Amino acid sequence: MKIAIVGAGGVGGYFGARLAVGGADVTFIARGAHLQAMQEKGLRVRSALGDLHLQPVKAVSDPAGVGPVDLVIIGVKLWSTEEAVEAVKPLLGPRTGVVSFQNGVDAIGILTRHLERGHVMGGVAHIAALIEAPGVIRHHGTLARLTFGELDGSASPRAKTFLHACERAGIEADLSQDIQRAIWEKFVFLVGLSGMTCLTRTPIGPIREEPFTREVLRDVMGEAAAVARAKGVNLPEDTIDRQMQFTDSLPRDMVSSMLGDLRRGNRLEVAWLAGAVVRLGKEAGVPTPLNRAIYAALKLHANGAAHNDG
Ligand SMILES: NC(=O)C1=CN([C@@H]2O[C@H](COP(=O)(O)OP(=O)(O)OC[C@H]3O[C@@H](n4cnc5c(N)ncnc54)[C@H](OP(=O)(O)O)[C@@H]3O)[C@@H](O)[C@H]2O)C=CC1
Ligand SMILES: CC(C)(CO)C(=O)C(=O)O
Repeated sequence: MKIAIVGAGGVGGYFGARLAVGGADVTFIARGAHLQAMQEKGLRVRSALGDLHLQPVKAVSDPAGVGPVDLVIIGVKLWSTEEAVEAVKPLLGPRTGVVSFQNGVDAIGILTRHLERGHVMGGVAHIAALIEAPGVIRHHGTLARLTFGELDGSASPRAKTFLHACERAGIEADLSQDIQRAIWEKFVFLVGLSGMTCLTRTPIGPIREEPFTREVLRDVMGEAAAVARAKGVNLPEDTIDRQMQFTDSLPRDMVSSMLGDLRRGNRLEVAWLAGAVVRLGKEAGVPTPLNRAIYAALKLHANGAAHNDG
């Protein structure tokens, strides 16, 4: 399977490297020092699931020379999505799938505004990974799962081919018949995890153990679920219980990637997490006071340490 990955960071770099080792023909569309390091020294993944060193790597800045592929994976941060879509266009053939594994619930809307709907698929990544140094991806913990699917729920040939590519690469993967629901379920969970870990600057352990912060965590997730239902997403009744159970299964010292970004003074995706709950809640007439407060507390840091006065 011919796969192009736009954005070779934590998500794109980790899963792309595994897919390439598993036999897929993977090209990374990357830039800057990370691209240069991949071209010169290959791509390294450091992971409890097995280190790997992909050398040589197909990595380019300009997608024009790559030609049509079977699948494009979008692995950029959400503020780069529109720019990434431009990089996708030269990679499209008539049946190419384009799947975003970004967080939040906005990616499919952005992709369908810029590309023909038939190209667009949906995806969710469960992993904690980042670029540790140019050319090096660090995977924290052992969670590394992809869920993806067609917007109409069909088991299309391209979706099945990607599932097989994941299986050959040893990647835990699910082909979902209701990818919107899977995207919103992760959103509900992550709005809670990212909001509460960033607000308290604390890993999940103490937040879930202290009854008061646990209750607030649950309510933060509850606002996101209420917005989902108001928008017609078919979330099961027990969504919050299941997301709390999942939260209880995480390592005690687990933080959200957004807290990692906050600590490092990086830009934050908060506009697409708590901010999206507020924005979509307003549209649907659902009150979201907790996410409003979280968004207010983090918005001043959203452009990174270099851009705030604090
Ligand atoms: N990291 C994780 O563990 C998880 C992340 N996610 C989601 O996945 C998405 C990606 O996150 P993550 O992997 O952490 O991001 P990273 O910042 O690690 O990687 C993104 C990479 O894409 C590059 N990039 C941005 N725009 C372009 C472009 N137009 N062309 C080529 N390269 C580009 C960036 O370069 P530059 O630095 O120069 O901008 C960077 O190297 C986010 O939405 C995130 O929420 C989901 C689950 C887990
Ligand atoms: C919680 C986690 C690590 C799960 O994939 C995540 O997506 C994030 O923190 O951004």
